[in-house]
This record gives sequence, structure tokens and C-alpha cells, in this order.
Amino acid sequence: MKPVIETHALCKGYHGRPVVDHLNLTVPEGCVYGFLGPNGAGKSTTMKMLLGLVHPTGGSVELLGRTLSEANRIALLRQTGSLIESPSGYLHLTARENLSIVADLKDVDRKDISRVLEIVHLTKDADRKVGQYSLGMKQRLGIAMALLGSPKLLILDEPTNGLDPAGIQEMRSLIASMPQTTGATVLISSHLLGEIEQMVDQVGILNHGRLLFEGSLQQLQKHSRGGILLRVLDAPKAAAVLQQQGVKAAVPADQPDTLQLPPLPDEALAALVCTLAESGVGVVGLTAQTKSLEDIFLSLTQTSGEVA
Ligand SMILES: Nc1ncnc2c1ncn2[C@@H]1O[C@H](COP(=O)(O)OP(=O)(O)OP(=O)(O)O)[C@@H](O)[C@H]1O
Repeated sequence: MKPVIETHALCKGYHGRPVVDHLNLTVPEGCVYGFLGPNGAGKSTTMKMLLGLVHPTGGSVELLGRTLSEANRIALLRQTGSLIESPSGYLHLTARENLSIVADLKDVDRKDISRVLEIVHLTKDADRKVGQYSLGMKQRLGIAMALLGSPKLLILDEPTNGLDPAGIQEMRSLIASMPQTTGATVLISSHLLGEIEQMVDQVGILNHGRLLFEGSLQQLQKHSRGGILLRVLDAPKAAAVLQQQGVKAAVPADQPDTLQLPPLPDEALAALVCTLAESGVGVVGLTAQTKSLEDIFLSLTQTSGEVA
């Protein structure tokens, strides 16, 4: 199956400074893809290039299997819904009136309005003025506007920004169910993994315009092993054996029978356990320490370490 989005060595520079640097993104069909990175990483610039709003300084974008060009941009964008910057909408008009305007602009039948209102749970409030809406409701209206015309792809730039926990929760369930309820593939950006972790299948992590990781959350966890805790009967002897083997170990102050080892490949760990057992230190237990996804994200973006 062809990916819904593919970028090939996509670049954008401003005043000679690279902001997006040889980016190769692959967004498979039918997923919710979390596009993550700290503020200023280049997420919005990338999304704007996907929508043809910003011209790349190098590379290319493939949307829905076709290379984006001036000639096909309008046709491809008809199949794409987006929410970039803060939600738009006239505050003195109702949600339904706002949607009518967008439907006319997009040349979409107004009958589609009740469908999108239903999806974003705004049917009951559809005839209230948008000026009375909470930020979460305005964001959902923005998504409803993007959904008009049943796009195959939705591009949402930080839709959880500024929402309270209840608003984030509502957005989570709305977006996680989007591929099933609408058939659309979703690309959603955020600077906080924790905010979108529960709604995404795939993640891409961007820092200084470069992709540090792309894959599933499970793959991200697997690639970033934590250390190992080794519990023994004779810790001082075990420490001496580990030192002989060239393995740096620390003893946590609150657990004198435990040694903390760095992450090790499986084969090296198996050999080490054999050596320890043969030297009579009494191996009692081994525990792999798993890092939280947020820790992995932070350590990747703070050190710019690339994950293979
Ligand atoms: N039109 C522009 N002219 C000059 N520099 C720009 C322009 N647009 C973006 N930049 C710079 O490019 C960098 C990336 O910005 P971008 O908005 O893409 O980041 P981001 O990851 O979306 O972060 P944020 O969440 O803060 O918007 C920033 O340093 C920004 O100042």
C-alpha cells in the first residue's frame, strides 16, 4: 500500500539557515501519525510545505501517491483537510454558519455539515455563536471545517495546544477514532509526546529540522533500552567481578544488594550472568529498567542522538 505522505530529502532554509533538513517522512495509510519535536524544530514549516503553503528549498513531497506540484496542488488539496495555526471562524456567527461558508468555499454540499458536526460532537451547540465557545470547542470546529468534503488526509498542527486536561482528553478520543469514523489518515503535530501518545500509532521525532526517529511507539521504546538492575547475595564481590569484566556498575544507596548496570546487548548480558554465577556471587534477580516514552523523547531531543 502506497504511503499517504512521503517526503524525499525535503529542505527549507531561511536566510541560509536550514529549518527543515533533508527530511524523509513516511506516513502509512490509515494511521494516526504523531509528528513530534520541541518548539522551533520545524514541524509547522514541514506541514506548510506538505500543503504547498511554503515552497521547499530542496527535495519533494508526495501526497496520496502523487508528487506535489503547482499543476496538481489544488486537486490534491481537495482531498486534504488541515488545521494549521489557531482555529479560524467568525466569532459573531454560529458554528453551522461558519461551516456553511467553508462548505461553499470548498465547493462541498452543505448536507455534509451535519455529518462533520456529529463527528466532532458539536451538533447540540451548532446554533450557538462561536464567540461563546471554549477553546476546545473552537478547535473541534476547526477540525469539523477540515473534515468537510471527506478528505483522505488530515493535517493538524498542535490541535491540543492550550487545551485544559478535559479538552485534551476529548481531542484524544476524537482523533484516535478518526481513521475508523472518517477513513482519513491523520498527521498531528505536538511538542509533548505525553499529550498525543494515546492517540497515535506511529511517531516521527524532529529536532533542528532533522528526523531523529520514525516508527511505532513500541519500536521507540525498544530502541532506547534502559539500564539493568542486578540483585545478588554478595554485592561487593559482584562489583569486583563486573570491574574485571570492564562493566561500570553503581550501587543505589537505598538497595545495598543491588547493582545498577548500563544497557547491554542481550548476548553480552547472558555471558556476564554466566560469569557472575560461576564466581559464586549468588545472582538473585535481573530487572530491565524501561524508560518512559517521555524520557526517551526528552533525551533524544536534548542530545540530538539519532535512533537507528
Ligand atoms: N517565515 C519565516 N522566516 C524566517 N524564519 C522562520 C519562518 N518561519 C519559521 N521560521 C523559523 O524556522 C524555525 C522552525 O519553525 P517552525 O514554526 O516550523 O517550528 P515548529 O516545530 O512548528 O515549532 P512551534 O511549535 O514553535 O511552531 C524556527 O526557528 C522559526 O523561527
